[in-house]
Amino acid sequence: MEPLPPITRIFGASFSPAQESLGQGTSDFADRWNIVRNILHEVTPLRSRFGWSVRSTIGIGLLLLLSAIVLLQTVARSDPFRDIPGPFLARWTPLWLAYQARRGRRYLVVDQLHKKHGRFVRISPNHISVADKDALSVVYGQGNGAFHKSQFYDAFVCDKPSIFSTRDRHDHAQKRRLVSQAFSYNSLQQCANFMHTIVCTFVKQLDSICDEGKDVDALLWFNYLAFDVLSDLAFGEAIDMVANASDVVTVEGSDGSMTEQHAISLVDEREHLAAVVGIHPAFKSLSKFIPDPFFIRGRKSSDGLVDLARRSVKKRLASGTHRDDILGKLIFARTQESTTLTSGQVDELIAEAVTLLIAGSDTTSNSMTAIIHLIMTHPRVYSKLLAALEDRIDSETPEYGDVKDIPYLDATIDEGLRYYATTAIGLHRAVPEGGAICCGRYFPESTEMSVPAWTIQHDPAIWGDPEMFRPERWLDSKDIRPYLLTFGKGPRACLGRNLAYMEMRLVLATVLLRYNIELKSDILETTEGFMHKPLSMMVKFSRHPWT
Ligand code: HEM
Repeated sequence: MEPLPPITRIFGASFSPAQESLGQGTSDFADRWNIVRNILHEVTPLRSRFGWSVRSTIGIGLLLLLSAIVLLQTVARSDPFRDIPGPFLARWTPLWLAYQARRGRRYLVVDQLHKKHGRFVRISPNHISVADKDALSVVYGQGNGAFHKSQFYDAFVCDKPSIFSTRDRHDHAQKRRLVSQAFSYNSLQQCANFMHTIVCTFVKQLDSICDEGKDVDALLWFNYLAFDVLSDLAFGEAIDMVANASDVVTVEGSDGSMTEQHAISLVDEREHLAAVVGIHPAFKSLSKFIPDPFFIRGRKSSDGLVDLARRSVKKRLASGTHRDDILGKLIFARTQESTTLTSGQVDELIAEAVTLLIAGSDTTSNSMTAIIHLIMTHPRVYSKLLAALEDRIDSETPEYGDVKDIPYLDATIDEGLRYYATTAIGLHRAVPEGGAICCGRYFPESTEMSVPAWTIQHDPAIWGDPEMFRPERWLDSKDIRPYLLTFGKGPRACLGRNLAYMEMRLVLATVLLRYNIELKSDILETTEGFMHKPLSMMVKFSRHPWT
């Protein structure tokens, strides 16, 4: 074998004429192979001798460590929130908060952090949680300098932003003007009649369950009911879950294919996914590469919900009928300028329909389930409420007019919403241009901030005895109402609040008057997606002897 040329020559050759000759297409394979061989030949003995490489490795390692320390110190010194306490990881990465959200325990962990550290807690590098009632008017206030929804809400966007997910103030004001007509007094009166019809079907179904003497998951039945009410209001057709005793719905894919899906899990999984990936803008795209079933299911559910809404929207458009519900109002507003809708406008309608399904269905059923659980585990409240209902209602299936003005019923609902906290996490907002002062401290523009709803609703400084389930507090004082955060606050507060109260009053009064409810467990297991939700509530319903 020919002696190998010294390595310097090989390098020399590769950067000078020899490189040119290689670059010019000297395709001689043997030449190239020689070069590689020479490199290997020279480098291997150097590596094995270690002399220089150990010293350099240690040197480079120390240099890198030193640079990292200096970099971290510089970053830390310029960090505007360096003095705000919080978990170590949360200071450096949004993954900590995403992990807590993924576990469904974010509201509890944040509450414990506030108990330990006080008013301000850093829960992500750019997110400060403020547990102080005085922060509410700043973070969720109106007018000039109002905070806007943060990028967290981009995770809730389905193709097009909806009234709930849009972050643009102007776009939101326009959408809100339009959608709020569907929640006007007149619209809700129409809805009350329809709600009564669904509740009558609901009662028929529960009567049969009583006759069979079976235990049932009451959460599931409240879910069916809330979906039926909502789908009628939003789409103009009930999905008929109560009548079918099932949440299976037929959905249409973007390719026109029809599949059957469980609507309740679509909402649950989609909402939980958004609450996790919303924590950082990169998470939504990155989650596509994570083979965790949570993300895979969440994405599928998201598509499933869009498909469900698409089917209803297309059906309505094809029918050409006008009905005075939310969808009707949204279609009417768009057909003012042209009779045919563009595909972009149809996508907008679908996005609104998905939002309404998510915002209005399981929020109400989760709340009703938790309130019933609280009532049944507090015999004093139960007896007092039953007496108040019997005093005012003499029908087996009351109408809305019978239940709309029973102070102890309303007080029990409010106390249930406070104690259980359907909205338990702090709703994300972003500090506007120019920064803002909150509770005596300056926060620069774009800082994400939130006021943790659970913590405020369990703050002894506001409620005195927050761990007591005591509806009377709502009759004794009006000053506490601003601290009930269940429906949000300010310009982005819940649009369906009156509808939700209507449904809760009617359903709770009907169920409590008609049935004896035997809870199968005194403990209500819950989890958290975007909202706080019970996992199930097994009960035995039996007819009251006097009905
Ligand atoms: C007990 C039941 C309900 C609870 C606890 C609840 C809670 C909330 C909360 C906390 C927000 C504000 C979210 C945020 O700022 O991020 C909200 C917004 C909204 N809710 Fe509800 N909601 C309930 C029922 C309903 C119902 C029945 C509807 C009717 C379809 C509805 C429609 C909406 C809409 C459209 C928004 C967006 C408002 C906007 O951004 O302008 N909600 N809800």
